[in-house]
Formats: sequence, structure tokens, C-alpha cells
Amino acid sequence: MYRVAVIPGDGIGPEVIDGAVRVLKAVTGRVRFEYYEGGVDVFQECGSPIREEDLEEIRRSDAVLFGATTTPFDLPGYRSLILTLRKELGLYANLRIIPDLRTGREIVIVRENSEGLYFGIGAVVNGRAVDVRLITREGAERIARFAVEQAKARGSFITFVHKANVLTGDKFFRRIVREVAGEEGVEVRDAIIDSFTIKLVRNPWEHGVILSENLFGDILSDLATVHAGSIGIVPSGNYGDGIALFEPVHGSAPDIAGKGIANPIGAILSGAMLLDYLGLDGSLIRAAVRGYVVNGELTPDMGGRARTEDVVRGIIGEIEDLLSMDEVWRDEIRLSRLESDISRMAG
Ligand SMILES: NC(=O)c1ccc[n+]([C@@H]2O[C@H](COP(=O)([O-])OP(=O)(O)OC[C@H]3O[C@@H](n4cnc5c(N)ncnc54)[C@H](O)[C@@H]3O)[C@@H](O)[C@H]2O)c1
Ligand SMILES: O=C(O)C[C@@H](O)C(=O)O
Ligand SMILES: [Mg+2]
Repeated sequence: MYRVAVIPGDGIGPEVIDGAVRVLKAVTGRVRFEYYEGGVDVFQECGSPIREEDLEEIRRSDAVLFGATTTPFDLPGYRSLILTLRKELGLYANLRIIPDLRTGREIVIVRENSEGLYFGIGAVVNGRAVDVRLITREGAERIARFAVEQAKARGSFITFVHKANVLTGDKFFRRIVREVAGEEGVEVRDAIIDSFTIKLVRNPWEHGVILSENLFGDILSDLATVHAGSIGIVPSGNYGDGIALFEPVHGSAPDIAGKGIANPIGAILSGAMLLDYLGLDGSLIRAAVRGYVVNGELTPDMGGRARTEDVVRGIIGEIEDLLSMDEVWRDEIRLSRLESDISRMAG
């Protein structure tokens, strides 16, 4: 039995995570879900967005499923929960897969997740504000290795997006990416961040594996979601050397929170990535989502009139249909339910 720590967060986080967990339960009985709170309320109680004892439990889990939290602009000492978790769990690589669900094409973005301007050193002194943009050799090498693996797995190349014509850190980062990729025989193409935004708008599917530092990767990945039809359907995985965390790319969307219309597909596809990570295979979920999107009513962000609940039920219905049709999946699910019953009986 795998232990998955679930952190729904606030805003639409709990709404989409509820759907993702129900979909995961429909495809596997081999996961136990354990819920944790986090965010501003926890910070006000204990000075950290996540309780220390919860963090210890989360570290002992096999993976994390995360929703989203709201980050106030003016709360002294507060650092967002997701940035805190990325740092505490050593999640240095953020893989964001922007799907075109109708054609099967993808935009693949590898975002350095622990350094750059998000490292966390900043201060205002004597009327001057400074944020340090940190790039280390160790950080650049490990994210370059991660991107190389992604490129090799896809038989593709890397587009390294930077501002090396201006920034010292990016000149350094670029040299290291070329060294690491060169050793593995993976091609690296240069792209300068500002003009690359035009290419990402015009020819989104032609850039192999897009690799960038933290802030550029954050912005590029939100921009790229436009090609998926909505940010609400884009999943991501945060990886390190230990545990991994899966989350939709979107935030807490306060403008639609509580209305029951959040698109749950990004969270559901993050659940599929989580299953892949556990070695349980997320392809049944992906097939069900593709099947649903072709015929089913979508949420308003994608021009439809469906509610979150309709989409979750529709995808679970697709899963049930696929299971009734497909021998292999049916046997796999039966086996996983059997294993779960045995492990429950064993205590
Ligand atoms: N991982 C995280 O916890 C995370 C990530 C990004 C932003 N945030 C936080 O979320 C809050 C809101 O940020 P924002 O407005 O810049 O970004 P956002 O992603 O929350 O929302 C941007 C726009 O996309 C829409 N949207 C997002 N997800 C959707 C979904 N699943 N279905 C339908 N529409 C969806 C929203 O309604 C909004 O119009 C901020 O406090 C920010 O700090 C948190
Ligand atoms: O700034 C962040 O990293 C939070 C959010 O914007 C994200 O994309 O994960
Ligand atoms: Mg972002």
C-alpha cells in the first residue's frame, strides 16, 4: 500500500483535489490518502505555513498531492506553502506538461525549482530593495541532468531559455547546461527569454524540452497553458532526490472559488503523473480524460457550462467504460483491489 499525503490548500484547491482523489480511487485501491492542512491559517497559528509534525509525516509518505493556496502580498514573514514545500522536500525539478488533449501534442517545460529569484534572500534596506538571483553549479547541473533525461526519453532536444546576453547567472547556467547535455549527446538550442515568448505563442509545439530558471519557467509555463485551452487542465510534478509532489499548475483562483465551476482536469492529470511516479501507471486516467474532453461538457474556463462535479463524474464514467472494455486494465485494477483488500486484512 502506498501512502500519499494530500494537501488540498484553499480557494479552489480543495474543490479540484476532491475530484482528483475520487478519480485515483476509481483506478487503484493501492493508495492510502492522508490529509494535511497548510497555508495562512496554519502560519498564523504556528509561524510556518505547515506544522513541523505534519512535515515529518509528509516526508515519510511515498508522494504528495497538492492543490493550491492563496498567498497574501503583505503578511510579514510569510512564504507561500508551495515554495516552502519545494524547499523543505528538496524538490528541485518542476516538470510541467501542457497538453493539447485533442491531438495528443504536448509542450514540455522543465523549470528549475529551488534557486533563481525564488531562493528566498531578499531585503529592503535604506530605501533599496534587493532580491538575490542565485544560480549554483550544483543546482544547474542537476536540473540540466533532469532535462537531459526528459529529452532522451522523448528522442528530443533541449531549448534552453535564458537572458545570457545580459545576466551573469544565465551565462554560467548556459555553460553548465551545454556541458551536461554534451556529455549525453543531447542537442541544446539557445533561446533568449523575451523573444522566445513570441515563439511560444506562434509555434508552441516545436521547442523540444524547454528548460529555464525558476522565474522564467514560472512565467513561460503559465503562458504556455493558453495552448491547452485553460490553465485549469495543466498538471505538474515536482521532483527531487527523495519524495515527489504533484499539483495542478494553477493557483487558488479566488475569483471562482466556492462556485463549483473550477476545472478539475489539471489536478486529475497531476494524479496520473503521481501514479506513474509510484509505478502504478497513470495512462488509464489520461485515456479517460481524453475520452471525456472529446464528447463531454466542459467547465466555463473552456467555454462550457459544466460544473466541477459533472466533469469528475464524467471522467469516472469514462474510467468505468474503459475498464469494462479492456481486459488488461480490468485485470490490473482487479489485482490492485485484491492487494488492497489483503493489506487491509493484514492491518
Ligand atoms: N501552487 C500554488 O499554491 C499557487 C500557484 C499559483 C498561484 N497561487 C496563488 O493563487 C492566488 C491566485 O493567483 P492568480 O490569480 O495569479 O492565478 P490562478 O492560477 O489562481 O488564476 C488565474 C486565472 O485562471 C483561472 N483558473 C485557474 N485555475 C482554474 C481552474 N482549475 N479552473 C478554471 N479556471 C481557473 C482563475 O479563475 C483566474 O482567472 C494567489 O494568491 C497566488 O499566490 C498559488
Ligand atoms: O511562484 C510559484 O512558484 C508559485 C506558482 O506561481 C507556481 O507556478 O508554482
Ligand atoms: Mg506560477
